[in-house]
Amino acid sequence: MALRWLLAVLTVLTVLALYANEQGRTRWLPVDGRTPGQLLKAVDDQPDGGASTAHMLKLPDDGVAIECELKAGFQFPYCELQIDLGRAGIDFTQFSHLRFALEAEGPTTDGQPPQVRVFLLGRRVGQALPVPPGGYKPHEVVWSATRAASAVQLRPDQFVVSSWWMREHPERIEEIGPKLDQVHILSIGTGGNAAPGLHRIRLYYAELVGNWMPVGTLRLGLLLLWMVSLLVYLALDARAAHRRLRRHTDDLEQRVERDPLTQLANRAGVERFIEELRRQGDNSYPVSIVFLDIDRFKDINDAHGHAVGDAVLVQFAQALRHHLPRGDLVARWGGEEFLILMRQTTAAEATSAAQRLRDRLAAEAWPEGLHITASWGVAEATTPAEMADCLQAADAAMYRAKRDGRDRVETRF
Ligand SMILES: Nc1nc2c(ncn2[C@@H]2O[C@H](COP(=O)(O)OP(=O)(O)OP(=O)(O)O)[C@@H](O)[C@H]2O)c(=O)[nH]1
Repeated sequence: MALRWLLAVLTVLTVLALYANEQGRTRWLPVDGRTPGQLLKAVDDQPDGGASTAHMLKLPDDGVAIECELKAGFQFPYCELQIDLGRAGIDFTQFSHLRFALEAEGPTTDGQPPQVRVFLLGRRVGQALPVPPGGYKPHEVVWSATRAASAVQLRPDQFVVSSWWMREHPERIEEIGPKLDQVHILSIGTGGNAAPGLHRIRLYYAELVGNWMPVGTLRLGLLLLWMVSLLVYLALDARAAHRRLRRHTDDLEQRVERDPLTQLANRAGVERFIEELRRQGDNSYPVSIVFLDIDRFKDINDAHGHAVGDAVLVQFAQALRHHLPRGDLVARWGGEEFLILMRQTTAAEATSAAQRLRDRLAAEAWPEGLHITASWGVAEATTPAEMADCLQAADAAMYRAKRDGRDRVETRF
């Protein structure tokens, strides 16, 4: 039952978490160069040997722009708006999209709308910091700017490693393919069909957006939640089963050691008690044993029936238990025979206790107005080794009491 509840709760939690992460709050990070730690600059092709010039403008509505005079003479003239994302770089794989709005205009070689090229420059595998200029691994997306007049969304997996860079860098096997977990520079610039002349690129905003929690992290968290919950459940369940078993065993042990009619200990209970005394050592000694046997019990059965006999046995047992301290063991030895084990009690003390009990039993109101008496035998053991002998001596003393007229206490001193 508890397992069903746990599975139901975990399932609901999992579905809610996945749904909330997909549909609920999003995480976003501006990458427009105006956030502290980021830097904006206009870059042209002069360091590569070109002659183009680019400079940056602030737009009245908070955006930025570059104005660029592309000059022929260099094989691939270009200019771009470069955003330095800071020394630590940004893990683009933790976001679902790079979102921005821009406009591009300028002459083209093919008469088509101008292309825009977005670069993500990332750190290579094992590359030391700081990365020298030109040492980054470039990833790019190129598209026609007509589609860029409004907001554009690019997924990290849409970026490919620039083919010219691949040619220049025969890759180690682990470097093949995109690596966007530490991007240091985002740049937006002219594309392949740019013709010499004046080009403008306006950037209104740029930001990274993602789920509130990266999907991989969320899945790992949920997996851990399931595993930990099930392990805790299994541990608790095993402990509960162990406790049930122990209770059951205790219960069985008690039944085995108890007389069903009087609920007193039986012989097995006496043996266990003696064993415990032995374990406790000398502290319990001297121990006295009192053996007692109800007088002429057969006559009660014969005269009043077995049920009355049983009622007498039960009342007799209760009276013994009631009048003796809890630390003493009161047991039914068999039939109408009873036994009392008294710790730290001498034979003299046990004899006095037996006499007091005898008086109290005589004063009891018995079924059918019966007058119940018993014969008592007392003996003392001073060490655990004497217990067996003590038991026999108490039994013998009880028989002496029978023989000498019943309703009396005999002691072996
Ligand atoms: N009602 C009832 N009788 C029992 C039970 N166990 C033993 N008895 C009876 O107890 C009687 C014991 O009788 P005896 O051993 O002859 O001893 P007694 O009649 O008590 O005579 P003395 O011991 O010599 O005084 C027998 O009749 C048994 O049947 C029991 O659980 N219930």
